[in-house]
Amino acid sequence: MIRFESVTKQYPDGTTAVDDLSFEVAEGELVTLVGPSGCGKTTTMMMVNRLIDPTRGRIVVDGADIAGVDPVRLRRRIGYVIQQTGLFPHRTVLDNTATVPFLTGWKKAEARARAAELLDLVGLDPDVYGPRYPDQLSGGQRQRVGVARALAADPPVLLMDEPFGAVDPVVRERLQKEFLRLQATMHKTVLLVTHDIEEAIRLGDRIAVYGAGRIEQYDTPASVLGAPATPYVAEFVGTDRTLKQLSVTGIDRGDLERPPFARLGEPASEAARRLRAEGARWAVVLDEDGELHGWVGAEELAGAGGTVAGHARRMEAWVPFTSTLKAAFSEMLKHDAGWIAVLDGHRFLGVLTPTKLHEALRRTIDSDERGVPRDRARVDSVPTQ
Ligand SMILES: Nc1ncnc2c1ncn2[C@@H]1O[C@H](COP(=O)(O)OP(=O)(O)OP(=O)(O)O)[C@@H](O)[C@H]1O
Repeated sequence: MIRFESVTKQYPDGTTAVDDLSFEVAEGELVTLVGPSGCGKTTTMMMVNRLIDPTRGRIVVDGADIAGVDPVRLRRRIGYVIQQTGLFPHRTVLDNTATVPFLTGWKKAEARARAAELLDLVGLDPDVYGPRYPDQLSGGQRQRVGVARALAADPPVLLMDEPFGAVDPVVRERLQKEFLRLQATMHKTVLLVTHDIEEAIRLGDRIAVYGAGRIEQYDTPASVLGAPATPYVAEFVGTDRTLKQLSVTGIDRGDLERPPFARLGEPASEAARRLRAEGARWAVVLDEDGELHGWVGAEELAGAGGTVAGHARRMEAWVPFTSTLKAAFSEMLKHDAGWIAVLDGHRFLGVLTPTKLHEALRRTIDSDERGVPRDRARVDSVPTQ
């Protein structure tokens, strides 16, 4: 969707901001550009909508070399969100959001109706916030209006320059989450500039790590964290990258344990006998379709009548199989649980224990230190006590 081919930008004073840059962003992909101040991220981004033209090389958007595309027409297909949001102070929030539809000749009422829809989409009630002026909003709300405005013409491409930079960390995280939720339905092709490696990891399908004027590594978050291409990248992503890695490492089926289980409709006495024979203190309770219902303690079943259903407790601590290890770990902490269930849809796959989480974490450290691919690294079981 966006392709840089050996692009160099030299400013008139001789500064080379970007040096022989080549990379490609696929349609629907969210790519984060991350690096220290002055390394050329903003210059890269502004060349995509021709606010800046390259000195050498070419940039292809949607199959066309943009050097031959009229900048105004190009920008209609490319939404642009900047840190200071660039809202017009004397226009209401609703009219700010409707700016592009106004400019492209929509009828006023239609443009405003579209703007109201978009405000709603980014979590601002149009009846409450639409009539306000930008200085009557909080920083986070202004940032949301900036995103809504960039989406107004439904552009296939979005450029975002530190879009969540001007707000405190708590609001920032909320905006990031909201944006990811939106992106999961919109599938825009997004280039997002940040100097925060955490943000780059959290948001990016792929990350371009910049050194001065060049990309040092262009890869998925898991690869950038797990196998930094150069010492510079390793230092930039930080020494605590093993912990960050938890947030990009998925659950491995091999890490799941299958604890003893009982069926909801099974007589309690039968289940008690089976658990005793297996020496189990508790069991996962599944319904007739293999879906997770909850759990039951062996002691509660001992000498009890009726079916397992009468004694089972609901299980709150569970995560979908598609979760990251970090999500699994935080669910475990939240419920103060010794293990959590892992589900595929409603189907019960197994449980993840702290020991197995620890093993998964050790594996990532192991593969980092020895340069062994993570899926082939093995560690012995680690006792919990
Ligand atoms: N108009 C200009 N004239 C001369 N040099 C410029 C101009 N704009 C940017 N530069 C220089 O080009 C280099 C790259 O700047 P750019 O704004 O692309 O970096 P950045 O990575 O986005 O930085 P930041 O994170 O601080 O925004 C810097 O050395 C900067 O000083």
